[in-house]
Amino acid sequence: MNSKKRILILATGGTIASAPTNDGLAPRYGISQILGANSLLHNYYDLTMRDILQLDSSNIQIPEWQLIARAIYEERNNFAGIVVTHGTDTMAYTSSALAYMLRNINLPVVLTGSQFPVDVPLSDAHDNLQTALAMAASGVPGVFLAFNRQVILGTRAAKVRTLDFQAFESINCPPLAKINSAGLCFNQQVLQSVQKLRQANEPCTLRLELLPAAFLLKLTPAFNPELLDCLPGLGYKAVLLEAFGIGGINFLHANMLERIEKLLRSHIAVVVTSQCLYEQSSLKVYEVGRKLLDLGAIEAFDMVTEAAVTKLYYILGQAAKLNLTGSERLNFVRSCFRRNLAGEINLPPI
Ligand SMILES: NC(=O)C[C@H](N)C(=O)O
Repeated sequence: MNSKKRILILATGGTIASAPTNDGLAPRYGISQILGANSLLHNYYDLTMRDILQLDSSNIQIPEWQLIARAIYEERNNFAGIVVTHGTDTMAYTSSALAYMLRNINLPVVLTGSQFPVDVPLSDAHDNLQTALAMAASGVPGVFLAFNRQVILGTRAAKVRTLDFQAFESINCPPLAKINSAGLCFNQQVLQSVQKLRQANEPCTLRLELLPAAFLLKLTPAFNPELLDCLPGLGYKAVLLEAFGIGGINFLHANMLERIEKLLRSHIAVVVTSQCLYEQSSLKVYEVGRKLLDLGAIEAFDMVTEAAVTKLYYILGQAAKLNLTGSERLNFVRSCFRRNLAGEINLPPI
């Protein structure tokens, strides 16, 4: 009997698959060439490999998320786990989007890639593939990102370094697992939170509808708030505002609050997060934040920006599917955004 776990690897490109070209590094290798350099892995896992895209991840957007999500959904009952190789630059957006699109997924889905192409002697590709495969064989369902011997929840990852092999960090949540000489070691608290989110008796649902109608604005001193007036005309239905510190926004000089009030009157959702990578926003603390809360802004608390933007795309997609418009859509965004869908948010007690 074959005791090796059946794992599917879906390749999408990225540096891990890249080779030098006259125009710079570009994805050229398929998964068999990537893994060829690391064929010992076949001794431990029963691997099925498939090339579904060959893109630098800067070119990965909603149609590609939908293609990856569908491929995972269709194979979810045929394998013990699925690894997706992907470029690092937008991997945290993809891992968050997949976590929302594949709610209640019944197997581990693990994204990985590398900072250095696979055929370079010092590449981190082999190491990352090993971690991803170990997680894919772990039996823990969910969407994860494996990098530099760590496994991070898909909705907690951010790319924080351009060159270092520690390219990703788990933001406001410890990594789910780390590799050491005892093997894949889970953080029990994070593991329990992942298990609690999953409704074991509910089937996995594939939700492909995403609407990229959320605008991300990083506030700077002396920002001209007139720009906000253009957003409804351009089709935006939500603004994610990266405010100062714990959640401050200026009401002196050019008054941001007036413009935000106007947006809310047009039923554009305004979600406020912090420009700081670590710890949570709390609009209640300062006068410059509380005014926003009074207007009806939604707080993102400890969410990482990648997970917040994709959550808005996801919620707006579901609202469009339900034909919600105006205040109904705004109320829908408000109530969905406050829910912890895939480990992305830690809500403070009310
Ligand atoms: N390290 C990488 O994979 C970067 C590459 N530009 C990508 O995201 O596809």
